[in-house]
Amino acid sequence: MAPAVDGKLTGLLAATFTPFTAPLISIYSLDYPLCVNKTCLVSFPVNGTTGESMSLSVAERKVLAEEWCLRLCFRPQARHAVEIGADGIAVISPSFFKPKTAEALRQFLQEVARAAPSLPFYYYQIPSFTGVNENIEELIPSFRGVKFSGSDLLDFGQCVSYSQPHWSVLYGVDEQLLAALAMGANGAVGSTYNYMGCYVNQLISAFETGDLVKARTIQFKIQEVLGFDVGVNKQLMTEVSGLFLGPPRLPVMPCPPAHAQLTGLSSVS
Ligand SMILES: CC(=O)N[C@H](C=O)[C@@H](O)[C@H](O)[C@H](O)CO
Ligand SMILES: CC(=O)C(=O)O
Repeated sequence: MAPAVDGKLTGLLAATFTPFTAPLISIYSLDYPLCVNKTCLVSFPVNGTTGESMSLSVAERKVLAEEWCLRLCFRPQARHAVEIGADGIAVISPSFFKPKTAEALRQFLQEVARAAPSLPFYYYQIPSFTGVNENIEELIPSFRGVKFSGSDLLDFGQCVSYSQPHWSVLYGVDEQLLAALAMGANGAVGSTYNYMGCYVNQLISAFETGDLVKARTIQFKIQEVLGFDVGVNKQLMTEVSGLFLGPPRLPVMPCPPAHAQLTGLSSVS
């Protein structure tokens, strides 16, 4: 995948964890971007699934976004994102009051986009969490792409097929990235890229040079160690990075030191 051109998102994006000193956010642990940056990644979605944003208050989400923007020294809740100089917003469907029609979802997304019309807008489709399966939204002037975290590759293929040249179609099931690359993904957003980014970049390079045997070998090894929830993932990141990220918030359960997964992980790194 080529580097970003005209702000288009490509390559790997590591969705950030949120460090907690229960019950508070530990902003001091946010030096982790500097560490993660060594894994050659340049974009860091904040306040996503991996970051347990649904377990944070609005005030906490704002502090987190501000701190990340400050610490990463890049111009990294919509109106607030404009104020703090974020690079874009990614919006998920409401999941309690689920939109019952595509039109209801469209109107919801349009309303959020209107609060930050100058920022690139991404639709974050994650049906396993939201239960909402509607497809990408093209009736928003600031629309710039989709982060697709479903496992349905037919649906994903349709997203790629109907996307415009200036949109980024990013894939979010790390276990089957290779298949999404074959479908035409421009890049990927995932939790595991925090600690496996360099390794997954090798998968992407192998795919791009046509070495599918190597690409599959890497993907299959990754499949052996993945398939876990945010708590396990956070523990893995803690162990691999040596950073203090604290426990997750309930109802995500804390995970005891994940030595089994780490053994598997060392075989892919
Ligand atoms: C549900 C969830 O958190 N999905 C992430 C991206 O959206 C993925 O990066 C997964 O964490 C990853 O594929 C491991 O299962
Ligand atoms: C993986 C991702 O995009 C998230 O944590 O929200």
